[in-house]
This record gives sequence, structure tokens and C-alpha cells, in this order.
Amino acid sequence: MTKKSFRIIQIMAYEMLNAVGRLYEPFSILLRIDMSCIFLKIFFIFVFQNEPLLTWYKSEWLFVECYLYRLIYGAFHQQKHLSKYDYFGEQKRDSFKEHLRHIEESAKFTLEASTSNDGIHDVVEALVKSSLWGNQSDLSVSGGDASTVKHSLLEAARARDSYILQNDVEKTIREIILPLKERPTSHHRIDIILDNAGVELSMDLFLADFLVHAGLANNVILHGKKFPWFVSDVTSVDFEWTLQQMENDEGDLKKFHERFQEKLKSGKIAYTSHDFWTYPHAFCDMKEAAPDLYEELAKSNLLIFKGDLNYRKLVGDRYWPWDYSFEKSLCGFLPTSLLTLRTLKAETVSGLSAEAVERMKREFGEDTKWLTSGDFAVAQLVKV
Ligand SMILES: O=P(O)(O)OC[C@@]1(O)O[C@H](CO)[C@@H](O)[C@@H]1O
Repeated sequence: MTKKSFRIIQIMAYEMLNAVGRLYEPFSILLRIDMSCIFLKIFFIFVFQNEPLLTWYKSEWLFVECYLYRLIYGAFHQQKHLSKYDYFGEQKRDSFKEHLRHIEESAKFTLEASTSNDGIHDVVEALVKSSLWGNQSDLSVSGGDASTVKHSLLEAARARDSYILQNDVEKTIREIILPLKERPTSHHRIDIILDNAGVELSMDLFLADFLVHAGLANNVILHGKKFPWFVSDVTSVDFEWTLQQMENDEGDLKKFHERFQEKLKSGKIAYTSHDFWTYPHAFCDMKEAAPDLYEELAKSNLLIFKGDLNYRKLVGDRYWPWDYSFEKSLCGFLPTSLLTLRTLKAETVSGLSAEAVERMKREFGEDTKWLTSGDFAVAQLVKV
């Protein structure tokens, strides 16, 4: 080993220890880092005033989780060389590699569907459902085990409808997505608020690409996170890495990459991120805490919110009665029509039909594991 590389390792090791040591300085770092937003400050002060001796077990789950991820980010962000280091990066990359077979299968499907005479409706349906079931993979739930998508995504798209407890996919396609094609003169935009990297992101890219390819949207905007979040959430680095992997492929993924890249270059598909996505706020606070984002989202024809965490923030992570109106549980958040695609991993849900609630009670009795197992899903639409 040369003297120079030894020195680099020494510095990295020092910074790593420093960063980990920082994690034992609760709250102080967080309050120094990235606190430019006045609403974030007010939020923290409010929480601390109510509960000065706040601990993991005493606070709200959503808040302490967000706090934890910001704390880790803050500790690394303060280091000179490790400030951009993604401590979850390797796990996210593994999730892509271990699901490569599913990903290649869906790339092939997307390419073939684009040239065949199959109805656009059926293709969009398969891609939306693949994107939904892609959310079964979640490293923050599996403790880093990458192989958590239990079924081929396309197979799931066809065969797992009975696991979607509230299924508005058909309604969304019929009432929002397909009519966009019939209005070629106006500008159509669909936004996807991304969740996990790896297999889920890949499914989202296939969907985004096809929406533009089929003339259903002039623009698809993908929203990611600004820093590592809930282990597997997509950052710009994950987005670039995924495209790079596709480009390096020999077969259908490479072909898919070419046409996706063209759409990126022409601006038809764009990747963006906003600080708000890594705040602890429920989305009903967005209008006040991030009015610029709210206004931007309002320009879209449809917002597709991916995953469990986005769902929790949509409904404020509250214990709603399961059959309570989903629209009302948004507490006023509705910049434009929205569809949520989420497998259930946390104990909050609303908008289920009386039949679905009855069925879960019949099948599971008092046991509420169906709310957290990731086996069941919801696809819920609210139209403006
Ligand atoms: O948003 P995702 O990836 O679908 O799920 C994230 C999530 O399940 O992971 C956490 C477990 O720690 C939960 O807080 C959260 O809801």
C-alpha cells in the first residue's frame, strides 16, 4: 500500500468514526444542519416544547423515523470527504441486481408492447400494477435483505388483484389517463413521487417511459429524495446508477435505456427533488411549508404517489377507521388528482370498502398483520 492510499484510508476511517460518534449527540446536529426552512424549525420547536425529554418510544413514529434519517445524514454531511457518502448505497444496488430477472422481463414487455397492437389500456394497466407491486421490495422493512419482491411483477399484475383491497387502477386509466390522449392539443403532465430504488424504481421508469411513448403524457416528472432516506428511497445518484446499469446491459435493458435517454434529453421525462420530501410533515402541511412545490404539483394532470411512506404522509399517519373516506383523510391536500400505489407495511389505512374490512376481519380476526406484511395493497384515486 502506498503512503498516499494509507493516508486516504486513515482520513476515511477517522471521518467514519467521527460521523458515527456524532449520532450520539441527539438533536444538536439536526438543529444546525439544513434548518434553513422556517417551517421545519417551528415544527421541531413545537415537538420539543410539548415533550422536552423526547425519546424514540415517546414520540410519534413518523417524526422519530424522519429524525433518525436526518440525524444520520447530518453526521455524515459534516465530514469533509464523506459528506456525499451514501451509507445505504450498496444495499440499494443489491436490490437492483437481485431482481434483475424481473426487471429484464418488464423491459422486454415494455418494448414489445410499444410496437404491438395490444390495447394501450391493458399495457398501462400492467405497468401501473407492476409499479405497485414493485413497492413490495423495501430495505427498511426487510433489514437490508434485497429479495423481498415475492412474485414476477407482470405475473402479479395479472394475478394478484384480489390482494388489492381498494383498486382504482381501472378507474384512473379510464377517467384520467386515457382521456389525456384524446386531447392532443393541450399539455399533459403526470408526476410520479418515487419511493424505493432497485426493482421499484425500474418499474416506475418503464411506466414513465410508456406514458410518454404512447402519447398519454407530454411530460413525466419523477420526484426523488435529496439525501439517503428510509434506507432504500431513490436519490439522484440511484437514478443515474440505475440508468447506467441499463446502458451496460446487452439486451432489452440497453434498448430501453436508449429510448429513455432520448426522453430525458428532450425534457419529456425529468428527474427532480425538493427538500420537502425529506421533511417530517404530513402532506396536508405542504401548502404552508413548501408552497412552491404545492404550486408546481398543481400543474400536473395526475400525481402518482408511490409506497408506504408517501401514503403515511398523505393520511398524516393517523389511525383512521379503515372504511373512513380516503379523500377526507388527506385533510385538504389535493393540488390535483392523485393516485396512491402502496403495499401495506404500516398500520394506517383508510378508504376501504365495508366488504374489504369485513374480509380482513374474517381472514385475520384480531390479528392486524395484513396491515404490515406487504402482502396486500391499495391503489386509491382522488379526483379534483
Ligand atoms: O415507503 P416504503 O418504502 O414503501 O415503506 C417504508 C416503510 O415501510 O418503512 C418503514 C419501516 O421502518 C416504515 O416506516 C415505512 O412506512
